[in-house]
Amino acid sequence: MQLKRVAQAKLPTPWGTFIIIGFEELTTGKDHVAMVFGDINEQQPILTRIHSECLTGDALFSLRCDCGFQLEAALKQIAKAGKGILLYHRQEGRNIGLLNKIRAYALQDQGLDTVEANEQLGFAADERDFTICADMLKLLGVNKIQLLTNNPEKVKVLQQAGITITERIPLEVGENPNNEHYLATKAHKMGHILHLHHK
Ligand SMILES: Nc1nc2c(ncn2[C@@H]2O[C@H](COP(=O)(O)OP(=O)(O)OP(=O)(O)O)[C@@H](O)[C@H]2O)c(=O)[nH]1
Ligand SMILES: [Zn+2]
Repeated sequence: MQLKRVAQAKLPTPWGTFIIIGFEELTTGKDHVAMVFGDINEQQPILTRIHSECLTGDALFSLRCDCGFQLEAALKQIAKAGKGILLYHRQEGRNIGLLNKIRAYALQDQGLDTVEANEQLGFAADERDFTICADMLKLLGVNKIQLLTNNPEKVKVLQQAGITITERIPLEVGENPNNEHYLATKAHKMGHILHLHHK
């Protein structure tokens, strides 16, 4: 176990009142949160979204990616289902950090794709560690989920970490002319399952 559970409180949103639960990584002190809706301690699989931190998309309205749209759609879908979990996984920029993501964006402005930009900066295409997400689920007492994602890697790593995934549910929202190349690269180079309209 890489985390401890630290604090929780009510968190009203436009779509209903969630409970926000804060976790801390034992070795680094890095914090993560879960947004929990309804009764998750039932036997049925729980609708779950793993959302990777994206300051630009989540808070600053960036159209370079689909993150802000996915965040809102996932919270709405969970509230509508009456129960579910959104894990806000604080590994910004596929875990290269905000400043390196801005460096990667600058390289993409010069013509590199999102994978090539990471590599040029000395990183793997995706540096995230989803075992932290499995640990959050375990601390919430949840081991059977339906996962909202287009990324088969998330399904694989969570299953390896002991979480049962009964279903992968696509979350395809926010495609626009600014992110069409980014989404196409995710589909072609990173194995994401996407049905793109622009290309
Ligand atoms: N390094 C880097 N990170 C990016 C870039 N664009 C978005 N991100 C980060 O990518 C993460 C989101 O990952 P995505 O690949 O969009 O989606 P995913 O989480 O793997 O898959 P889904 O579950 O289908 O959304 C967030 O942490 C973003 O900050 C980029 O060009 N470079
Ligand atoms: Zn983003």
